Amino acid sequence: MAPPLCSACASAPAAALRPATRTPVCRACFIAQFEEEVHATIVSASLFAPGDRVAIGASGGKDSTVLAYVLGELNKRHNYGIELLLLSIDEGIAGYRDDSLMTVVQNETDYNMPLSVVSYKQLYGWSMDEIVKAVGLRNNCTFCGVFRRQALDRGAELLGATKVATGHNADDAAETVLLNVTRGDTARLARCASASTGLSGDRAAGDEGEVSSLPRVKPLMRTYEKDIVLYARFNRLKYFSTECTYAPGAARGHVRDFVKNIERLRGDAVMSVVGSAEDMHVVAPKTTAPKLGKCRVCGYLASRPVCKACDLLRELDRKLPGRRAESASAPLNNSEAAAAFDARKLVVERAGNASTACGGGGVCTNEVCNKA
Ligand SMILES: Nc1ncnc2c1ncn2[C@@H]1O[C@H](COP(=O)(O)OP(=O)(O)OP(=O)(O)O)[C@@H](O)[C@H]1O
Repeated sequence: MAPPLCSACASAPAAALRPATRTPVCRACFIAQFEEEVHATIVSASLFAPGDRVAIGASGGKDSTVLAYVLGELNKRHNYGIELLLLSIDEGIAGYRDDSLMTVVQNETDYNMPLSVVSYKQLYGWSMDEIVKAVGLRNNCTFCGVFRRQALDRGAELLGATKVATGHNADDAAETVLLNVTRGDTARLARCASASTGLSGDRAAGDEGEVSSLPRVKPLMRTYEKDIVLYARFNRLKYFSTECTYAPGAARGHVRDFVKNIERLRGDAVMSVVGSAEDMHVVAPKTTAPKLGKCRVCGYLASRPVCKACDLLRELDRKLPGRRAESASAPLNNSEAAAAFDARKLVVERAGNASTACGGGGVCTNEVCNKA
């Protein structure tokens, strides 16, 4: 049977169904719709201003890869007048982050955006592999979330960025909303689905940290994950599609399964959860922005006498006391970090032959990827 015609142009055969509405669309119309939807989010939430220097948090995964690509396209088309940079955090997870960073190195060339990499090891003296050895798998995601948030900030500051953009999407937001419900954290409900968060400790989808020194923007916050996968596939974008080695067992994984199951019954479930969180503005308790100062251990921005990252580092020190002598026990200050910031070279050397997770050539066993 011939495929149905595209519901937008009514001339080309449909290449896919829009996941939320099940309307058939051809490749060209899907790409055009997707890009205009992201543009609409950017405009309606005033995410960028001319002259912004935007550090894109680039993990090599599908969301941040699509984010970098689509921002490059929209910046040209709509004259945003912004400068786009790729910033990757190497958490030090062998066989996962080192592989995904190779994809980012490839993106640097493909999208013509300069890449910088900063690692947990440089900033904190610990890689995630070492942290997991010390604390086990139970709450390692807390360490990773707190360190990543601060590392993105510090990396972006060193680059002279005015904003940090991340690839959080609507599915991520729905998961975070539900996670906050399970924690009884009503105060965060209203703002965890927001496309931009300020400096004051707003915790956005996926972030476990406390304060940011730069505004965070999330241009894909109104975009379904399935659309992102489709967009990547139609544009043949290279990305890395393997779950973090240490993610299985994390609470987010259970919530993700729940959201996926509900979505099968109700195509609009994700956006309904996100919309409900936005409506919480009315009932959520009003919180005042925390007073920002300097952490008395590392000197970096903090809303408490000791920042969350240093708190966690102390916990690590307690578990492995002898290690304090061998490694930095507190985050480097920013000038030390700047000196260590040239880690990019290391990654580039490792990336001799950039590849994606599945290697292509067959049927990818991961979620739909560009090599399938
Ligand atoms: N190691 C990292 N370096 C830079 N940015 C990161 C990193 N990990 C996550 N981010 C940013 O945070 C966003 C959400 O994080 P999440 O853990 O969902 O990423 P991911 O699943 O590894 O990859 P992606 O979201 O790009 O598909 C990413 O889209 C990216 O912008």
